[in-house]
Amino acid sequence: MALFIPEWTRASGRQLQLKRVLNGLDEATVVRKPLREEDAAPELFIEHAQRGWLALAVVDTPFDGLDARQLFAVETRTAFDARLAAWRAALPDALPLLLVLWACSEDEVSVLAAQIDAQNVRLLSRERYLERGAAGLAALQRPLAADEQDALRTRFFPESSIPLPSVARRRFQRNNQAVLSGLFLDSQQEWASKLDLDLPDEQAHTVTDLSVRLVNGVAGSGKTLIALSRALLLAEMHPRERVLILIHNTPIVADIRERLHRARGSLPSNLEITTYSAWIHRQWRRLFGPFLAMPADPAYLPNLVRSLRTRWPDLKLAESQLIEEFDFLNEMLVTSEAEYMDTSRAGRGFSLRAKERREVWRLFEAVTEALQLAGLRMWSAVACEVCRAPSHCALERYEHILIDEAQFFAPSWFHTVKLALKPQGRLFLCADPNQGFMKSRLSWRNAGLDVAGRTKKLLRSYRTTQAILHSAGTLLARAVQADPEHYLEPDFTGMEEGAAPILIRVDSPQDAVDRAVNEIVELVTTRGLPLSTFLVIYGGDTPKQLLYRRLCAALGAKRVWWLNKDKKQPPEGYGPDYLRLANLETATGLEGGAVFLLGVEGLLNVEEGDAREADARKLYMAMTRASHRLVMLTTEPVPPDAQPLFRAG
Ligand SMILES: Nc1ncnc2c1ncn2[C@@H]1O[C@H](COP(=O)(O)OP(=O)(O)OP(=O)(O)O)[C@@H](O)[C@H]1O
Repeated sequence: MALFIPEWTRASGRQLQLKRVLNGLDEATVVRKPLREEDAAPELFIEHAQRGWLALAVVDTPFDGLDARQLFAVETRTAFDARLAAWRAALPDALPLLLVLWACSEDEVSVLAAQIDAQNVRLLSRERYLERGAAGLAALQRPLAADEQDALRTRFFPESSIPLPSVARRRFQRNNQAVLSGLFLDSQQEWASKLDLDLPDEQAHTVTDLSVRLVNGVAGSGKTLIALSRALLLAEMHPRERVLILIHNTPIVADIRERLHRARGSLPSNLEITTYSAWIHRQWRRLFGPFLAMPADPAYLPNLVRSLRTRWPDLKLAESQLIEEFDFLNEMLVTSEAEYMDTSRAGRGFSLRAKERREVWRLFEAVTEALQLAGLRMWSAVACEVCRAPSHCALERYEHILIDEAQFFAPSWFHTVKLALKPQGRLFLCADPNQGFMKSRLSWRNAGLDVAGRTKKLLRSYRTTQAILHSAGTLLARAVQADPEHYLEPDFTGMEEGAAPILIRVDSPQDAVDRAVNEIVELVTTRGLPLSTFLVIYGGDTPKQLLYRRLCAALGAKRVWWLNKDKKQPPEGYGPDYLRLANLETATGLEGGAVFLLGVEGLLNVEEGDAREADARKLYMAMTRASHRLVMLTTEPVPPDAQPLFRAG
C-alpha cells in the first residue's frame, strides 16, 4: 500500500472513494497532500521512484457549469479555466495533471476534453477513475528531472526540507540510483514528522490520557531533524499554540541553536528549544518562588550522607551508590518504603536485600529532610517537587511538546512534561535505545507512556559509514541483551562502506592529547578541512584543561568551542568556524565529519553486568558521532575480540 503523507485520518465519503484507488498503489509510492491552502496546489501528488510523478485534482463542478457551450456557465467555466491555468503554471511541464471530474459522466468528460487545450492534462470521470484503479494512475506517472523534483517539493512541501545544515556527509542512496539531494527528509522521516497533524475531532475526544508518538531510530537516522522539522511545521501551522522542544543535553541544544541560526536566522516566537534542566528550573520557580537552592559544594551531599548513615552501620554501599539510589527514588517518584519494596530495580547495577532497601529508604528520608531544613534539595528532587506541588496552575502549558533523546529522560521528567501539556496536547518522542535507556532498563510503560502501536522505527543512518556503524554496533552487541525495546539493529543497505575506525595506542593521557592535536593540525593544514568538521570527545582521565589549551594554542584561542565551558554560544558568537570539544557524558546528539575520542579505554575493557551495558551504550553513542573518520586514542590494549574492528593509526 502507498505511503500517505500526512496520513488521511479525517476522510470524507468522497476522499474514501479516492483513497480506495490510491490504496492499491504499491508501497514504493508516496501520496502527498500539500499542507498549505494554495490555489495553485492540486489536491495531491503521487510519487514513485521509477515511474515518476503525477498531480491529481478533483473538480466538483457539474457538467453544466463547465461546458463552454452553455449560456449560463460562463462564470464557472472561466473560474475553472483560471484554476487550470494556475495549476499548470505552477507545475513542471513534464508533470502530468489528472483532473477527476467528480460530478460528470464519461460522455460529458469527452465533451469537455475536446474543449480544453492545456498541455499534459488528463480528464477522467469518477466512474472511470474508480474503474481504472491504481494501475490507471500508475500508467499516468512520468519521471521528472532532479531539479524539477526539488523545485516542486520546495514549492509545495517546503516543510519537508532539511532544517539544519549538516556537518556530516550524506551517506546513502535512494533506490541505489540517484544520490539524495540532501535537501529533503526521506519519505519515512517526512511521514513521521507529519503524524497526527489532523487528529479528527471524535478521536481527540476519546484520547483520554494524552496523544503520544515515539520515533525510535538508530544513531544518525534523522531523529533530531524530524523533531525540528515537526516543531517548525506546528509552530507555523498553529501560530497561537505553543511548541516546546526539550533535549536532555546542554551542548546539543547550543549546537542546534547555532546551526538553526546559520540556516534560518530567528525561530518562530511560539517555538522554544531548551534543555530539560533549564525548563524544569523555570517551572519550579513558577510554582514555588524564586529561590531554588541546591548544594553549591559538590562535597556537601556526600558529606551529609556520610554523617547520617552512621545510624545504619550495616549499610555497606559506597556514598556514590547511595546517592545514585536516591536519584533513582526521586526519578521513579517513589513515595513510601512500601512502594520502594515493590519497585523493580532491574538494571540498577547492584542488588539490595530487603533489609538494605529498608535502610536505604530511611537514610533517603533522613537526607531529604536534612536538605529541606537547610532549604536545599538534590537535583533529582526538582522534578519530583514539581510533580508533588499542591497546585499546578502556575505551570507554563503547551499544545505540543517534543522530546529529543527521550531515552535519557527519567519517569519523573515525563511526568512533569505531561503536567505541562494542555488538554488534548500532543507529546512526540524521539529516542535511540542503543544509546542508553533511562539510566536503567525501564520500559516506556514504566514511565507512564503507552507507545504500543504508536512507534515508528528508523533503521538507516545518514550520518555514518557502514564500517563505523558496524564497529560501534558490534561492540554494543557484545554487552547488551537482545531485547527489541532496548536494542535496534541498523539496516546497512545503501550506506557508504567507508573505512574502519583508526585506533592509536599511546603511553599516557598526555600523549593522547599531543597526538590528537597533531593529527587535527595535520588534517587542517594538509587537507584544508574546516574546523567545524572536527568534534573532539574526551572521557575518563583525559587532562581536559591541557587538551583545551593545546587545541587553542594550535588552532587559535577563539577557534575552539568547548561546549561544556561556553554553554550557550561559541566563544565569539555565531558565525566563525570552530572546532567543537565535548565531554563524553554530554556528547549525545552531536556529530562531526572527523571525530577524535580520548579517554574511553575504560568503556572498552569493562566487567560483566549492568555497568558493562551502560558503558557499551556510551561508547556506541560516542563512536556514532562520526560521519567519516573516527580516531580513537587509547592508553590500554583493546580486548582481542575487539581488535579486528579497528585499523592501526
Ligand atoms: N534524509 C536525509 N538526507 C540527508 N541527510 C540526512 C537525512 N536525514 C538525516 N540526515 C543527516 O544525518 C545526520 C544525522 O541526523 P540527526 O542528527 O537528525 O540524527 P539522529 O537520529 O538525531 O542522531 P543521533 O541520535 O545519533 O544523535 C545529520 O547530519 C543529518 O543532516
